[in-house]
Amino acid sequence: MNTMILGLTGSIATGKSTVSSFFRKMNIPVIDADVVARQVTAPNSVALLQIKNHFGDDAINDDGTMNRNYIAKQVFSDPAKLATLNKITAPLIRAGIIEQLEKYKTQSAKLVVLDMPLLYEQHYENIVDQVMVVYTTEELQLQRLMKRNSLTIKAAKQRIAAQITIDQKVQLADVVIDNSGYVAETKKQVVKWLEDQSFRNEE
Ligand SMILES: CC(C)(COP(=O)(O)OP(=O)(O)OC[C@H]1O[C@@H](n2cnc3c(N)ncnc32)[C@H](O)[C@@H]1O)[C@@H](O)C(=O)NCCC(=O)NCCS
Ligand SMILES: Nc1ncnc2c1ncn2[C@@H]1O[C@H](COP(=O)(O)OP(=O)(O)OP(=O)(O)O)[C@@H](O)[C@H]1O
Repeated sequence: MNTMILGLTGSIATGKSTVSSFFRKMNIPVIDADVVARQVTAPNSVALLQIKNHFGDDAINDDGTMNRNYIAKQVFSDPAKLATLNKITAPLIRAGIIEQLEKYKTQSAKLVVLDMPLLYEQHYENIVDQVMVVYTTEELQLQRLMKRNSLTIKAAKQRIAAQITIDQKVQLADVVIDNSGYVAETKKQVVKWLEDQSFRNEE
């Protein structure tokens, strides 16, 4: 049987992790691109060495891990620096994701979810069968991002600006999940989608 790959995206802090947790609880495998990105930039990795070469010694903490706050401040305030970081990380993230997808295909998994914030920005449309966009109003997105990451309004707006807007992603989506209300309402929409695909809720 062919494996269906569902691309799960949104813009930062619109609720991808909230939705991917529903899939996990239903025993549906989820590949988390943020986790792959962390593996790619692990201590002593080739990518982290390249990041250090471009961003300087401050890019690495004393324990050898990437200084995420430092890099975040650099790249989200300067599109040229963000492009440099993406040039280093994006091909490695892609290879890691494709490797995991192939594994699930070999196992004939019915459905695999790819939780990928940059699905449209990095052109994964052709890798997935359908794209689900998790939507909130831009106002809620800003509030939730500031609260979750303890960011100032300026820093939060900069991070949001580093991605295609949520309204544009909604236009491109195959299915839109509205996460502006209660989490339970969001879950109902995901369960409905699963039922429409004739995948069973095994919770
Ligand atoms: C910039 C970094 C150091 C910030 O680390 P931090 O711990 O503060 O954030 P975290 O990794 O948890 O990401 C939070 C969110 O930021 C957004 N984001 C991360 N990287 C990017 C990027 N290159 N472009 C646009 N948005 C991004 C995503 O929505 C992501 O879910 C880190 O995100 C990173 O190494 N990014 C490059 C790898 C990448 O592209 N990751 C995105 C998933 S493929
Ligand atoms: N329906 C909701 N009501 C209230 N808060 C919510 C709701 N959905 C998500 N949140 C909160 O909003 C924040 C962002 O949600 P989440 O982490 O799921 O977003 P994300 O799209 O995965 O973010 P990122 O792009 O950074 O990976 C979290 O703190 C989460 O707990």
